[in-house]
Amino acid sequence: PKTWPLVGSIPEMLLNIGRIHEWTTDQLLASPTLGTYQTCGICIPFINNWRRSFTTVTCHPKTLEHILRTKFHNYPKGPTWQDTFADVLGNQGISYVTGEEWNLLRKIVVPVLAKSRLHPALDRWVNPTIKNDLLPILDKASKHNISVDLQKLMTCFGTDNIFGIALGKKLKTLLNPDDPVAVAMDTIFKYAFRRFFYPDFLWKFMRFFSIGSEGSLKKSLHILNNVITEAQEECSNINKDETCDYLLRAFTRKVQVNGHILPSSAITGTIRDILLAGRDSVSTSASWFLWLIMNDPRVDRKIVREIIMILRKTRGKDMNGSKVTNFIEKPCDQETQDQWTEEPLSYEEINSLVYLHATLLESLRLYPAVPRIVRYAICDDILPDGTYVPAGSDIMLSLYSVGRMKSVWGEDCLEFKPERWLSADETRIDMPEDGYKYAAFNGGSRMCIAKYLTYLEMKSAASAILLRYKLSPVPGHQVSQQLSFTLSMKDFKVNLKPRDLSEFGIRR
Ligand code: HEM
Repeated sequence: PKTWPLVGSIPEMLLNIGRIHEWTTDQLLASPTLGTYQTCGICIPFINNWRRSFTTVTCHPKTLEHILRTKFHNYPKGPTWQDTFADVLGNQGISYVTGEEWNLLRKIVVPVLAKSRLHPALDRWVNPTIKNDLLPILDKASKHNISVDLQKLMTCFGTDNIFGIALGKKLKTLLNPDDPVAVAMDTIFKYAFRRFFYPDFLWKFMRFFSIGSEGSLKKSLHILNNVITEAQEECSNINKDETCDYLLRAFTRKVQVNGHILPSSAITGTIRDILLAGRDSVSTSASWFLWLIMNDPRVDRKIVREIIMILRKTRGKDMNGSKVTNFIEKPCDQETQDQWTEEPLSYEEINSLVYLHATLLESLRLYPAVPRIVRYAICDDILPDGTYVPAGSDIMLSLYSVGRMKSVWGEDCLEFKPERWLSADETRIDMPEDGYKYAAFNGGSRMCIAKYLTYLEMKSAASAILLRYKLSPVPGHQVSQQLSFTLSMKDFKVNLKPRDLSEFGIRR
C-alpha cells in the first residue's frame, strides 16, 4: 500500500476502514509474492521504534504453516496484544498464557471439547435452546410476517449455549436479550475493540479513572467475573463423582495435572476466554452461512433434500407404519412433516449430513469468523517466500484473504461452491491436503479448541431453521461487515416463510 512519511499506510487504511478485509486482500493480491506485503503505521523518529510500527501481512498457506507450526516459538501473540488485553482476557487464561501453564490448560480443556465428547452438549444445551427458545421466536415471526435480525438471534443462541456448556447455567438471553450478563458481554466486545483506535496513554488514563468506555468496560468485566465466581462456588459444592458434563466441572476434577496445581485465576481466566470466544464466533459464522444459503436457492434445496433423506431413514414411516428403507418416496404429507419437525436433529442425524458440512466449510472459507490474527517476531526470520521479518515487528495473518486467493483456491475462489469440499460421488468430505489452505480455526498448537463444537452448534441450528423455514431478504436491507474482533454483520434482517416439504418428495 501507499506509505507516507511519519504516518505510514494509516491514511490509506482509514480511507478503507469500512472494507478493511477486502482492502487487505487487494494488497495481498497485488504483492509480488502473491500473498505477503510489508507496511508500517505511525513512526516518528526518536520517539517510537520503527520495528514496533512495522508489520508483515500474509495469507500464503506455506507462510501460515511456518508461523503457526514450524516457527511457533518465534511468533507469540506479543507484548502489544498482551498489554492491551491482559485485563479483558485475564492474564492467566488459555488465550493469554504461554509455556507450561498454557500446555496444562489445553490438556484439560481440549479433551472435554473433543468430537467424541459433545453428544451431551447437544442434548442438554444446544437442542433444547433451539426447540424451546429459538424456534418459537421464528414461528411467531413467520406467522405474523415480522422480519427478524438473525445476527442478533444467533448471538443470543451462541451466548445461551456457551454459558450452558462452560458453566452449566441456563441464561436464556434469546427470551431476555436485555439480561445484564448479555449486555455486559456486548459492552466488553465493543469497548475492548475500541482500544485499537485510542492511543495507549488515553485508554490507560480512562481505565485508571474508570471513565467513559473504560469505566463501562470495567463494570461489565466485573459482572462477568461475578457470574463465573458464583458458578465456581456452586460447582465446588457438587459431589465430585457426579457425571461431568460442563467445562467448569472438568476443572474441578483436574485441577492438578502432572503435579502442577492450577491457580483459581487460571480457571476463571480460561472460562472467561471461552465465554467470550464462544459467543460472537458462532453467531458470526451462522449469520454468513445463512446469508449465503438464502442467496443460493440451488444450495438451499440440496441441503433440505439431504436433511429429508436422513429423516426418511431415521424417522420415516411408510403407509403401513413400517420404517422406510429407501429414499425414493412419496411426497411428504403434513402429518409426516409435523413429526419430522417436532424435535431438532439428533447427534447421529447431524453427523450424517455431509452436504451441510461441506456448505459450512465453504462459508467459513469465504467468511472466517476470526478474519485476522496477529503475531510478534521475537528473532529475525526469513519466511518461505524469502520475505525478511525483523525481530520486534508484528506479523498479521489474514485468514479472510486465504480463501480469496486464486493461487490457493483456483479461478473460482470467490464462488460459493460447497461441492469443492466433496469427493467426486459427493458422499464424503475431501479436506485439502495442505491443512493451512483452510485456516478459519487457526492451525498448529494454538488451533481453536472448539472446532467440533462449532460445527455441531451450527449444523444443529441450520438444519432446524432450513427444514422449517424458507428465508428471504428484507427488501432494501443490505448486509455489511462491522468492525470488530470477529467478522460480524451490523445486522442481518430476514423474512421467514414456513417451508413446504411436499415439493421434496421427488425422485433423486
Ligand atoms: C466459527 C467459530 C470459531 C472460529 C472461526 C474460531 C477461530 C479461532 C481462531 C482463529 C483462534 C486462534 C486465535 C489466535 O491464536 O490468535 C481461536 C482460538 C480459540 N478459540 Fe475459537 N473459534 C470459533 C469458535 C470458538 C468457540 C465456540 C469457542 C469456545 C468454546 C472458542 C474458543 C477458543 C479459545 C479458548 C481459543 C484460544 C486457544 C489457545 O490460545 O490455546 N472458539 N479460535
